[in-house]
Amino acid sequence: MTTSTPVPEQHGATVEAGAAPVVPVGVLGARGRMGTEVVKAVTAAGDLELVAMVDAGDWLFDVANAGAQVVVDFTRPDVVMDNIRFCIDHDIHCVVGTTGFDEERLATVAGWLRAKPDVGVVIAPNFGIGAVLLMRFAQEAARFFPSTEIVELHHPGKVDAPSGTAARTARLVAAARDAAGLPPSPDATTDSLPGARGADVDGVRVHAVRLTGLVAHQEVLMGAAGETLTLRHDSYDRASFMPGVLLAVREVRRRPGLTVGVESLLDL
Ligand SMILES: NC(=O)c1ccc[n+]([C@@H]2O[C@H](COP(=O)([O-])OP(=O)(O)OC[C@H]3O[C@@H](n4cnc5c(N)ncnc54)[C@H](O)[C@@H]3O)[C@@H](O)[C@H]2O)c1
Ligand SMILES: O=C(O)C1=N[C@H](C(=O)O)CCC1
Repeated sequence: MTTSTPVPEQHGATVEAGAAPVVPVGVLGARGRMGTEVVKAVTAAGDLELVAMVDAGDWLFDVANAGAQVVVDFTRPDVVMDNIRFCIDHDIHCVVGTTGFDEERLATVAGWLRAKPDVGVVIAPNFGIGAVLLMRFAQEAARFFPSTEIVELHHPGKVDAPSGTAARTARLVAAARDAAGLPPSPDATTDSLPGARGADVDGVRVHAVRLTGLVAHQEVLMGAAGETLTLRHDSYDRASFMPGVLLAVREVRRRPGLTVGVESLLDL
């Protein structure tokens, strides 16, 4: 274990005869809200071994020196690109939950990976299975409704708005609306305070709420004449993201190149 913070010793993990070797895993952002949960989940998984915990001010080389084969990144949008670059350069697979990825950033990561054809990177704005299903349901339903707006609601410690999940949901909905030939959602607003109508993500309005007591929540509201459809997902606990994170950690070595979202890992 290479870390600045003591954690339960993992090197003693034993492998039964014939069992697959344990996968050495490093966690970036290890002292954060998500990183703490990932450290717990990796530590509890018999087929994974936590070998490095790195947070702000620690030495990134620790993950390479510790022999991590897979790194999980839950840091910040302003540092995540440097972390991914480092991992790819050192032939370490990455599972990235940090948000802030637009098409340009994704293309940059895909470009780095072309030089390392054996390395896999999974980037997902949301590892919650319910949140991923909500995105899919919204995509399916979008073409039937003239109007769609999104409300995302999060804890007040969140630094980015709108959430990565809401931005991706909006882009998926917008693509589905375009494919169906729908015009823009009707909206007569000509007079408003700045921000009152939310952010415009590919023509879909996204409203961000920050409220003490919340964790991560999203509503997609769709309207047609005389009816509305509301899709809502709630993460009440960060444990909700762990099955998706562990699935990605186990799968990423078998999926070279860039995978965006966990949909394909879930056969969706
Ligand atoms: N994909 C998902 O399912 C999912 C779920 C929850 C949160 N998130 C995203 O994960 C990110 C982290 O969220 P959080 O709530 O854990 O934030 P947080 O602020 O609690 O944790 C971030 C941690 O990263 C550390 N950090 C900063 N710079 C670093 C660096 N250069 N190297 C290593 N560590 C560094 C910080 O010190 C902090 O401990 C955000 O972008 C958030 O939106 C994604
Ligand atoms: O707590 C956060 O921060 C979250 N970030 C992701 C996002 O921006 O979509 C996922 C949900 C929680």
